Order: sequence, then structure tokens, then C-alpha cells
Amino acid sequence: MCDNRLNNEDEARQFAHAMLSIGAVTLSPNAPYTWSSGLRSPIYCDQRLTLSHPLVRSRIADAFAMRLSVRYPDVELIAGTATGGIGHAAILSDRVSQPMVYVRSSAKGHGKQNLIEGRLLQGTHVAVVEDTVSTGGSVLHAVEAIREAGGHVSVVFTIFSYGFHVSQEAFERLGIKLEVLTDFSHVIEAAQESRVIQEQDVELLVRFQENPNAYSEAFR
Ligand SMILES: O=P(O)(O)OC[C@H]1O[C@H](OP(=O)(O)OP(=O)(O)O)[C@H](O)[C@@H]1O
Ligand SMILES: O=C(O)c1cc(=O)[nH]c(=O)[nH]1
Repeated sequence: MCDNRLNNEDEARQFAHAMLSIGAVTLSPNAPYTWSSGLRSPIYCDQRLTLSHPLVRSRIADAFAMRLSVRYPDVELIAGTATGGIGHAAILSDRVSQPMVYVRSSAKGHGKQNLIEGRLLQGTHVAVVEDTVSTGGSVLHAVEAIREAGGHVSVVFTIFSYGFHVSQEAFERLGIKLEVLTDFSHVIEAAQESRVIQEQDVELLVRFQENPNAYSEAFR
């Protein structure tokens, strides 16, 4: 679908530069980060920082809201993933005057033992909001929880995605459209333009993105 209000290429560049300007992108090639999936990575993109920047978080909500209204008019409920997606889901649901729930990474061990917090009615059309997609495991776990509870999910919104083959295949398999504001390649381009990374870092990062498992295994 082509819509003039959705110039995703410019938007992707702008969000990549915004991520760099707030210090959300950090590199540590010699002492890799361990991700939630267990993968070891030379890069970490911390979207939690966007919540500390009102202008950036507001632009994120604007971009999500525009895509939601143009492409997914049937959505009736916004679901955030714990913890990174909750803040952005709250801002978006307020923007579009829709109700919100959030999905825990695992069911609570006390109280009502809920996995999903808030009111989710059977048959509701839900958009899921995540902050970062790496393998996609976390957000797809949330999608499955919502589907099991009787909700319909066909779209996930994320601020950032690494664009790994494994995640793309998983989204396709589950029939989920992934709406991404910016991604790995735009962040790398922005970092080169701003001269915050060296050529040797770029080569390493591209090798990592092409085969994250092989890179990760080398550090075990
Ligand atoms: O696509 P995946 O491989 O699942 O990785 C991405 C997930 O990892 C991060 O969350 P984390 O588990 O660090 O928890 P947090 O949101 O509570 O900080 C991030 O916020 C995503 O939810
Ligand atoms: O996969 C992850 O855990 C992860 C990667 C990343 O770059 N940023 C983040 O918040 N989580």
C-alpha cells in the first residue's frame, strides 16, 4: 500500500538519528551484551531511553498512530509487551482513544496470576506494541497469549527491529505484519553519517546481522 502520509524511508532515517542522538545505540564488540534470547551481541539498542525524551516518544506515538489509522482501522485495543512496550502502548492508546492491556513475560505468581493485565474481550482486534524486535520471541509470545485469550492479532508495532531472517520467518509463519519505525540498516547508516562508528565496526555489525548465531557462538 502506498500512502503519501507514510513516507517510511524518511521516517526510518529520522528515528535512527534520534536513537543515536539520545545515546540509545551502544557498541561493545570485545565484551558482548547478552540479549534476552541468550544471544551474545556487539550492539545494544536501548529503546527504554526514548521514554525519557518527550519529543522522541511523542514522535514515536505519532508514527504508530498514523500507521494504525491508515492501515489497521479495525484495531480496537492496544496491547503493550512487558516491560519495553508498556510505556509506548500507553501513549499510543491515549493518542487514539482506545483501551489498553499489557502482556507479562510470564504469568504472575501471586494475586490473580494473570498473564494479560487489563480487559481483553473475546473477538477483539488487537495491535501489539513492542520496543525492540531481535529474534521476535518476546513479542510473539505476547501475540500467542492474546490469541489464546480470544483476541485477534494481525499486526505488531515496534520502534526498532534487527531484521533477522529468523524473526521475519516467524512473523510470516504466524501471519503477523511487523510495522517497524527504524531498523538495523538505517541505524548503521546514521551512525556512519554521524561518524560515530568506524569502518571495521560496520563490517563486524553486518557480519553479526547476517548470522547472529555464529557470532554469538564464538563467545561461548
Ligand atoms: O525479540 P527478542 O529476542 O525477544 O528480544 C527483544 C526483547 O528483549 C528486550 O526485552 P527484555 O527481555 O530485555 O526485557 P524488558 O523489556 O523487561 O527490559 C526488548 O525490550 C524486547 O522485548
Ligand atoms: O534482544 C534483546 O534482549 C535486546 C536487544 C537490544 O538491542 N535491545 C534490547 O533492549 N534488547
